[in-house]
Amino acid sequence: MAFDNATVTGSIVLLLLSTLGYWLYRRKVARRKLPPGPPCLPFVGTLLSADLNDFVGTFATWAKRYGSVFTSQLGPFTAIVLNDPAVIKEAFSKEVFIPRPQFWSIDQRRILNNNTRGIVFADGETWKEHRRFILQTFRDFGVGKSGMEEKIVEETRHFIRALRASQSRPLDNKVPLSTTVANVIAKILSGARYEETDPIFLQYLADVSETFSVSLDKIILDVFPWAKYFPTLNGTKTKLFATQRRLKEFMQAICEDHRKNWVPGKNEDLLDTYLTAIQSGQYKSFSSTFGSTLNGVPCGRSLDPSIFFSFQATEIPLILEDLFEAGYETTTTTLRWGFLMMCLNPEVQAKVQKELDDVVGRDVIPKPSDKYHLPYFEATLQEVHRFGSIVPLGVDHCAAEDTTFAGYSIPKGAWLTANLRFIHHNDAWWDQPDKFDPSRFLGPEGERRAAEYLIPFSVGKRRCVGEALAKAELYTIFAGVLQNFSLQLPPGVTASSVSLLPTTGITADTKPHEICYIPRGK
Ligand code: HEM
Repeated sequence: MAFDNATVTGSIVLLLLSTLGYWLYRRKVARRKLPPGPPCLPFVGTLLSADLNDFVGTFATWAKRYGSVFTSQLGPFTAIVLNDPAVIKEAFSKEVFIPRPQFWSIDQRRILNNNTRGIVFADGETWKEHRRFILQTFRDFGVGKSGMEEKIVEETRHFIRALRASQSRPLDNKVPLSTTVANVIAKILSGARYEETDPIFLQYLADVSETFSVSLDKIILDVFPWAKYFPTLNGTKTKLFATQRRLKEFMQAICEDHRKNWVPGKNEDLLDTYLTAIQSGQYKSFSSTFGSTLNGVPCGRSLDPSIFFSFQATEIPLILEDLFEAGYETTTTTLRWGFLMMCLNPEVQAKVQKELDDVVGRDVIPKPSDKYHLPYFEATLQEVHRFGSIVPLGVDHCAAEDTTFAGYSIPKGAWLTANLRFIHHNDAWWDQPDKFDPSRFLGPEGERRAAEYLIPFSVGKRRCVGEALAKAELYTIFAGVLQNFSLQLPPGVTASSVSLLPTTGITADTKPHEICYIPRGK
């Protein structure tokens, strides 16, 4: 039987149309059960209605329109955005929402790093065991206790010296503050300390900042990975790979150096504790990576390999990289907001300084474990967290399987985004949210009040691993600077000319600015 061309073409068109119709119908039925959201177009989803340079602003607008949970379709990815602290607490306490989404740039990083995923983007047993190990090690080291705090005081003194050297002239604190915070985390992770002028260290810090930045090209590559074949994206890809490679080399060099020079029994930093765990022989997979001896000491292979199987030495460099990145950029950015807000709110600055003077004096830099009674100072730090909201959309989680939540169907693989900045700046939970006012965290007698809706470190099973360390750093560095200096905008710069719009990225920094650090008289 012969068919003419018109019949064949007509049949193909009909087949394609009915397939498309069926796909659209299935999609509509599926979307009916999803949380509401802006109109969703085939292929691009809701991307065309979003400001791709400002997802934080777009998600805030949509949260106002669609309520506590909405859906945003980012090309093939379904993002469920959570806009209420109670909803986030409920979602992030669920086992089914523990995993992280995997997308193109994260995949490239995994491939570059011997198929490992670090800690921030790890899942399953690997994530659980490393997270437990890191938290335990931080606790053993006394993070948030006095031993660790001494290291922070030492770095704060370096920072104060750098500020004094500016001789009250306008200074952008980005580099000296970054090196201060990075040196605290470096000490804890590997015992190292870097000079503020070390070019390799400065390049490393610049690379970390680069990984936290978001650009249209990066969004396109993550949402439509096939776009990597577009020559126009070659520049972005090359830069991304070069940055990732330098970060890897930096961490691998530290790990290798540590391994070579490690002496059994030394447990002074996180790498030491990992090496001790490997050398103990409890973990078969450790010894297979390092060979049967580690620095001349035989590694046992006798114990059950199914226990802690994921502690492969090859995981460690990327875990270090994650801790370094998550730990340094966030804390630096929070402090930058804090110092800028002191310039813009001199009455708050004066009150903090008076409290510090009255309770601590100026000769000792306070540490959290000193347990001074500093309610206004502590409320100011909380207000800095709220105002800065420096991880504006948290770190995405994703659904391990099809499930239901808040009365909606959530498909396997859907991302869950915590709209933290929206919550911290919403009048449903805060009186005059755009005003910087530490007293909102104080009761009528000036006593500290529970901050139920303040969740800068997120909540639940993946809550920030470095919260105790970050809080200790913020406390000591902020106090040390305000004890020693009055912070002012440079001459000629008015408060009204300072932009309070955050930068766009995974972390939300202040716009570039300078501050005069004027030594306080005795
Ligand atoms: C002011 C400082 C900081 C802020 C605001 C902050 C905030 C956050 C947030 C919002 C998350 C996402 C939690 C989630 O997935 O629900 C997170 C995760 C994480 N943070 Fe922090 N962080 C800070 C400092 C630190 C420090 C100092 C470290 C390292 C020592 C650190 C290490 C991590 C790690 C490893 C994760 C991933 C945890 C996991 O996936 O299980 N952070 N942080």
